[in-house]
Amino acid sequence: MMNVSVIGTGYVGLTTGISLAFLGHRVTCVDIDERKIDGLKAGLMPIYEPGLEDLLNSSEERIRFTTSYEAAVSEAEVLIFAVGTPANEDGSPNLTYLFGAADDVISHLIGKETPTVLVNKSTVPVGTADTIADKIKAFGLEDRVSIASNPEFLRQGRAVADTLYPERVVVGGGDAAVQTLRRMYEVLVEQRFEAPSFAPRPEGVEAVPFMSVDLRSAELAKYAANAFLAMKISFINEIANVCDAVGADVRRVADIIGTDARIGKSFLHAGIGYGGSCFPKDTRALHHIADTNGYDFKLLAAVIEVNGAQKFKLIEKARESLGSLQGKRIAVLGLTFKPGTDDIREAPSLPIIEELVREGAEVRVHDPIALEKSRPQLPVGVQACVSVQEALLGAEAALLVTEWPEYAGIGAEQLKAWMDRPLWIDGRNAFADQYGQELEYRGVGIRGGASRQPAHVHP
Ligand SMILES: NC(=O)C1=CN([C@@H]2O[C@H](COP(=O)(O)OP(=O)(O)OC[C@H]3O[C@@H](n4cnc5c(N)ncnc54)[C@H](O)[C@@H]3O)[C@@H](O)[C@H]2O)C=CC1
Ligand SMILES: O=C(O)[C@H]1O[C@H](OP(=O)(O)OP(=O)(O)OC[C@H]2O[C@@H](n3ccc(=O)[nH]c3=O)[C@H](O)[C@@H]2O)[C@H](O)[C@@H](O)[C@@H]1O
Repeated sequence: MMNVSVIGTGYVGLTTGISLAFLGHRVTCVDIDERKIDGLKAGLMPIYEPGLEDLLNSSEERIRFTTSYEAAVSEAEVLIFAVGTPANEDGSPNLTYLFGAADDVISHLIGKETPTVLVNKSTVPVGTADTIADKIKAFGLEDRVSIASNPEFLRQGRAVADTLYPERVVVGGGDAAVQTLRRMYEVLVEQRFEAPSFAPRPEGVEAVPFMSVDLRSAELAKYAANAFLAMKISFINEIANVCDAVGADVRRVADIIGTDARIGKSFLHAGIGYGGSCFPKDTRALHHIADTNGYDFKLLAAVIEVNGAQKFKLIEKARESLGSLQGKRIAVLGLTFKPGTDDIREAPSLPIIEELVREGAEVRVHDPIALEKSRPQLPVGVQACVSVQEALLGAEAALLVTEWPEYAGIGAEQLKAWMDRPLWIDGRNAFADQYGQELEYRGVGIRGGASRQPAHVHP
C-alpha cells in the first residue's frame, strides 16, 4: 500500500484515483473545482463513466477528495498530475493548468523530508517533464523529488476496463522513479486482484507489460499512438469516399484488409470521422510540435484535413437526396462524440447542426445522455428533444451522428410511421442491418442501399 495523490479529477484523474484505491493504495484526489469536490464528497460522480461509481463504492474507505494541496502533498509518495491540456488557437497544448498545478505542488514540497515522485499523466509536448525537473531544481529539491512521465491510453466510456486491464503501462524517467512506479503498479501489472463483476477481466489477460523508457520517448509515444489511430480512421474514411465513387462497400473492404494481422481489424470503422477531447487536439499538437522543431509532418496534416471535411459528407448526402435543405425538417440523432460517454468536446454533431441551420433546415436533435449539457451550445432555433420520437416526428431525414444502441431498437415500422420521409443517413454505418433494407438508407461508403451480405469466408 502506498500513499498516492492525484491532481485533477476529470476523466483521467478520477478514474486513475479510484482505480488505485481499488488496487489497495490510499489515495487523495485534488481539484480546484470546489463544486466537483463537494459533489464527490457527497457521492455524486461529475462524469458519466460506466462502472466508475461501482469501483468507487468498492474502495471508498481508501479514497478522499479535497481542494487542499497541503493535504495532497504532505503524505504522498507519488503525486500524479492529470489536469487538462486543451489546445491553444495555434494547435499547441495549453500547459497553464499543468504548470500551475506543478508550481503549487512544488511550493508545498519545500521542507518535506520524505522522497516524492511527481508523475505526469496529462498529454504534453516532449520536454514538458524536463521543464518540471528544472522547476524542482530551482527550489533545490532534486535530491528528494523526481519526475516521471506516465502517459494514459484509456478510452472514454471504457475507462474502468482500460485502466484495470491496459495493454501496457508506460513509464518514462530515471531508475528510482521507475522503481517507485513499478511498485505502485505491481498489483495491476501482475493482475493480482479479484476482477469486479462490472468489469470482468478479458480472457487471456494474465499480466500487463510494464515498459520503462526515457522521459522524452514516453511523452512522444502518447502522441504517436493517438496520431496513428487517427490516421487509421482518416485512411478508412478516404477509402469510404472512394467506395462511394466506385460503388464498393467500405465495410467489406475493411473486413478484408483487417484480417491481415499487420493491419488489424480495429479502428477501421468508416463514417464521419473522429471527435472528442483527444484525437483532434493531439493530432494538432503533434503537428505543431514537429513544426516548431523544424519538421513538416505532411502525413499528419492530411489526416487532420481529411477528418475536418468528413463530417460534412452527411450533409452532402442529405442534399443529394432532398435537394435544398431550406425549410426541411431534419432530425439529428446523437450529440456526443461517441456512444457511452456524455462528452461533447469536438463532437462532429455541433458543426453538422450549425451547417444545417445555415442552410435553412428546421433541426431537431436528440441524445440519450448529453441533451441538457449540449443545450447552451446549440444554435438558436434548434429544438432539443427529450424523446427520440419528438425529434423524428414529421422529419424528412434522420442524420445519425452517434451510434447509441437505443437507436437500433426504434424499429423500421415505427420510423416509417413517425417520419414524413423515412430517409436514414447513417454517419457511422452502424444500423445498416436494422434499417438497410426497410428504409431509404444511406451510409458512408455504402453505395445505395446496404447489402445484407457480409464477406463470405469459404472453408
Ligand atoms: N479524456 C481522455 O479520455 C484522456 C485524456 N488524456 C489526457 O489527460 C489529461 C486530462 O484529461 P481529462 O481527464 O479528459 O480532463 P478533464 O478536463 O476532464 O479534467 C481535468 C481536471 O483538472 C482540474 N484542474 C485544472 N487545473 C487544476 C489544478 N491546478 N489543480 C487541480 N486540479 C486542476 C479541472 O478542474 C478538471 O476537473 C489531458 O492532458 C488529456 O489529453 C489522456 C488519455 C485519455
Ligand atoms: O488520448 C485520449 O484521450 C484517448 O483517445 C482515444 O480515446 P477516445 O477519444 O475516448 O475515443 P475512441 O474510442 O478512440 O474514439 C475517438 C473517435 O474516433 C471515432 N472512431 C473510432 C474508431 C473507428 O474505427 N472509427 C471512428 O470514427 C469515434 O467515433 C470517436 O469520435 C484513444 O482511443 C485512447 O487510447 C486515448 O487514450
